[in-house]
Amino acid sequence: MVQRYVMSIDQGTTSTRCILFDARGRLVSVVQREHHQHFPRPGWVEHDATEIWRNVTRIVPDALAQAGVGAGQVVGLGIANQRETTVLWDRRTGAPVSRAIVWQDTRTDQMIEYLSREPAAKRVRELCGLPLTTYFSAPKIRWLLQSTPGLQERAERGEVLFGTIESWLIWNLTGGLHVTDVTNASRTMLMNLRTLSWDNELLEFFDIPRAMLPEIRSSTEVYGTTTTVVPGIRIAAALGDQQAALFGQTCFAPGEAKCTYGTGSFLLLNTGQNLVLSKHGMLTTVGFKIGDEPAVYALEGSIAVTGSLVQWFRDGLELISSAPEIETLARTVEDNGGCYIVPAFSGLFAPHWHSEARGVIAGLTSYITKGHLARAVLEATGWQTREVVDAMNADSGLALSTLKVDGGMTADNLLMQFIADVLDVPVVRPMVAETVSLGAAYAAGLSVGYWPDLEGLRRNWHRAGQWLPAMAPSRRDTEYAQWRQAVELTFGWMRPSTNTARPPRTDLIEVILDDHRQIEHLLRELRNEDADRTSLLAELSAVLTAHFTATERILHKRVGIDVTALSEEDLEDAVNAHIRDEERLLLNELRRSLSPSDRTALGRAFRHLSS
Ligand SMILES: Nc1ncnc2c1ncn2[C@@H]1O[C@H](COP(=O)(O)OP(=O)(O)O)[C@@H](O)[C@H]1O
Ligand SMILES: O=P(O)(O)OC[C@H](O)CO
Repeated sequence: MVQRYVMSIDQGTTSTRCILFDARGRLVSVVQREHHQHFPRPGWVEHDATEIWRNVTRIVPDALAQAGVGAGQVVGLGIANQRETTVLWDRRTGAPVSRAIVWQDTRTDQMIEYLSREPAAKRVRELCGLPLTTYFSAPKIRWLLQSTPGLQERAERGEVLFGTIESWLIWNLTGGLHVTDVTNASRTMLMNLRTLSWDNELLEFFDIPRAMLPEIRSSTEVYGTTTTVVPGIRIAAALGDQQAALFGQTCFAPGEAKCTYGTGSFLLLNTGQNLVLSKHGMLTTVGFKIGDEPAVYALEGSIAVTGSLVQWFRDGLELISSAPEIETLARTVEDNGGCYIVPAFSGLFAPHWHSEARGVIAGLTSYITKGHLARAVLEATGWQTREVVDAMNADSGLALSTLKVDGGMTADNLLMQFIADVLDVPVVRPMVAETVSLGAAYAAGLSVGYWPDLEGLRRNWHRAGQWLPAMAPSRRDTEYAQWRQAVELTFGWMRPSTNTARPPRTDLIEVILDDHRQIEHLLRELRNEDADRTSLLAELSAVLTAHFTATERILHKRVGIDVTALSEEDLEDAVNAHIRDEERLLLNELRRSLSPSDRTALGRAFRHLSS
């Protein structure tokens, strides 16, 4: 009898894997390729979507060749992908309009700051389950539409399309099918979690044209058939990679949870058909949706930096030459020597959601060696997990009893033991560590009837490793308190008032936004009863007069606020209305109408008058 297999593509942050699985969920072949990480400015992270596609065109035939399998033996393909990462491409040529903006990228932090002051901002979380931060796709789309002249209009005409990576790959594999699955759509900030469709209020809030969005489908269904690379394979499932890991760990029932330790780490708890809105900094997201069945929701604790801290230790500090060496180095010392590393490289994600936070190394003394630093690197992953589990327990009202883990970092025994110690629960790892790929394969196999039901898949789960808690409670409590103290130190690092190192900006939009933030800062200070009001009022008056003069002379727009004639309260109202109108209407108009060189020239002139 001809053997049949399921194929999965796991398009991750650092690499893309193609794996063939047999009916018992065993790996038959694995091919992997890394792609470049682009860091063009501090806080910016980009991928070349064309390079990712090219890698897919290579690994798919290679995985078949390695196993000696023909396309006809593949019952279906499941795709799992890094989530949120935003690709915009031309509908006609299929070419990306720019590099993809990666989920870790923080360039939209200022945009988030002003959007969060909009009255409608409080609706965002209610509608899509996500906090308003740089992490998700909508601000990234907004940024691309604003920063490229003419792109907004082209998007409105449906000439430019948006997709997360699975959408981009399906488009290319099928020669033009524009779809996404609910799990990926739930990470855009544009999907209504209850209706599972694009939400008008959210589209309006982010000013994103509906015409550029893909059709939302379930996670397991046949979307289409490949027409290129290896033609004739049914694309039968797509899930965000962390949801795929939830599926691969067979967390099918409410109350089951897993944490995947890769570049970042992501703890997901299945909450069934119950959509739980977190009060403690978790996200609400779609876990999976099998065909026509109702969606299964999940609570998620996303940690931005875990494995990537090990990479930084290796590539940035060059203290080790391979990731596994971190464990050897950490074992050269007994403990962390009082040193803590809080890796807020992309701000802090769950449960804090501080976009302006930046990393710290705390507790340094001359006693500290690179061994202690290595321990602090690994412990950072443990403590971040602890914070997320505490928040998850508080939201669900239940105490997690075991943690199922997977991902590259689970090869580290010292780390796994530390996680069991700080959580005070057993940590278990399954036989198949490639849980993301397995989950995508399970979903595809289920979709085409290769596997009959979820119970059959559960039987494939076998424990390969277990770590039991062994830390004394008093030590755990003391060290956790120190960790939390170190976390506090990261907050507020990038606020405009403390960021003196940055050169003055010249882009007109940024210059105006900087002025607005300074004005708001002064208004806030005035509310402080202990402040020196006389000098603050004088400063505010000078800043406002200069800003309004620049607005009238450079933008030829009458402001009509008499700074000297209004009471303090009326002045505050009038200034807030001015800021709101300008940011909502005028700045968008300027973004559309001005060329980059005009924006720089006018920005310089504006700054000259307003400072
Ligand atoms: N033995 C180890 N100890 C600690 N971290 C490790 C170890 N091996 C790999 N890593 C980290 O795990 C990450 C790779 O895991 P993987 O699951 O492949 O990530 P992703 O899917 O996000 O690309 C890297 O960031 C690497 O630094
Ligand atoms: O590609 P990974 O494994 O780093 O996962 C990235 C997440 O999907 C980001 O939300």
